[in-house]
Amino acid sequence: MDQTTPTQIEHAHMLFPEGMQLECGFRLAPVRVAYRTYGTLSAARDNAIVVCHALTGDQYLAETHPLTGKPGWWSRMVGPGLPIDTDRFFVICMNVLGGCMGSTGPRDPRPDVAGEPWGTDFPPITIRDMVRAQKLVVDALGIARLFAVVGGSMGGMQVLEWAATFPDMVFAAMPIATSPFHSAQNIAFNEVSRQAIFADPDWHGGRYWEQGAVPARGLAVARMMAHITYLSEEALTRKFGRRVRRDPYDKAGSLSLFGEIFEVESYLRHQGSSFVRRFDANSYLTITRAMDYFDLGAEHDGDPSRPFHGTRTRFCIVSFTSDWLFPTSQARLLARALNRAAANVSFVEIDSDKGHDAFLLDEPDFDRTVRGFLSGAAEHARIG
Ligand SMILES: CC(=O)SCCNC(=O)CCNC(=O)[C@H](O)C(C)(C)COP(=O)(O)OP(=O)(O)OC[C@H]1O[C@@H](n2cnc3c(N)ncnc32)[C@H](O)[C@@H]1OP(=O)(O)O
Ligand SMILES: N[C@@H](CCO)C(=O)O
Repeated sequence: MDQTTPTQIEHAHMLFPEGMQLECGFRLAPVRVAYRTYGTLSAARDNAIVVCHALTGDQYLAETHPLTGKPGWWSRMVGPGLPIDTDRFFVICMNVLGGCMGSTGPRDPRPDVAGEPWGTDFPPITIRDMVRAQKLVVDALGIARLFAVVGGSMGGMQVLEWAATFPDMVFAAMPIATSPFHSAQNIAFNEVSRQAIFADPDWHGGRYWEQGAVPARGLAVARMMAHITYLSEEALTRKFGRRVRRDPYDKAGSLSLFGEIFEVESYLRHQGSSFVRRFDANSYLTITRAMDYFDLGAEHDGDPSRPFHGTRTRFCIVSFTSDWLFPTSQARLLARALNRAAANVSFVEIDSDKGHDAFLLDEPDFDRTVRGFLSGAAEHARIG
């Protein structure tokens, strides 16, 4: 594991000194958005795709990650000749507002108190705020209309918010493994994660920098619990079954209570500890809250179709059969809402036993769906 710490990295970014008005009413200034691009912007500036990352992703989409040294989270999807073909499209990926990989977030110095980070005083962020911050970058790049916006999970929420808030800017939209609102079950999972962080003695009311420690134990437990929801029973069984790591009987012949007995325990601990090395607890709180607040119908008497009335964006909704976090039933609600809005919408349910994270893994049917939808839309948009 690379020993680089998140704060040691200089991320490519744009700085907007005027900042932006947040949905909560707070004016956040300055605003910094860290981003990466792949491919070449066409002379007509008509081939741009914004890819939106999920809860713990970041802008390092299709290159070696500077912290982990691993390939970017969608390296198998984005690149020359790949389903999101950078020989053809110009891909932009931005770290979300509130994140911890270079965009303005709780770890940044607050402008009003010298030498202090925002911590838990960082203003609440919504998915729309994230998208409006991304639009600052898209505008600055001189792109008047995006060919497409694509993303999974919380990235899918941003896709929907892009299409709802800036309908004339989005030609094609691909919301993957997502929902028109964050469900009660998902808010509940997020709350368990947050409580795990709060229960850590190193949490210190969110001012953990004062102690020179981070709430590593709580953040790791939060990730361990959340990671189970990203998989499926079949995926966990296939990976580990009931395999044991060590003999559960100690030298005295008693069954052990403690330690990593089963492989799956060891795996989850590994997921938890590696997460702590790349993520900030206050960002985790900010971003999980943004997901919880997401509800396309909230300002429309609960009707998620209303933001899309009159839309000309063409949509392709994707869900996975074994995703129990954002199940197909929620994707269907989205499809029905878009149908009621008379949108141009297709809906693909991919047969997969890999759970919610299937969108990050090798699923040939999914790859074909992404490639097919973008190629078809590009023909209609008359791109290259
Ligand atoms: C979507 C976005 O916007 S970006 C966010 C996506 N990235 C993440 O979520 C990062 C963490 N998540 C993961 O790694 C996810 O499981 C995935 C979906 C990205 C990858 O899935 P898979 O390829 O199936 O990997 P898997 O879940 O098996 O994890 C492999 C890791 O577990 C470790 N592991 C496997 N078995 C064990 C075990 N018995 N004990 C301990 N560690 C184990 C491997 O060594 C490997 O570690 P490494 O990642 O440090 O190299
Ligand atoms: N595992 C991914 C997807 C979660 O929705 C992440 O951590 O961002």
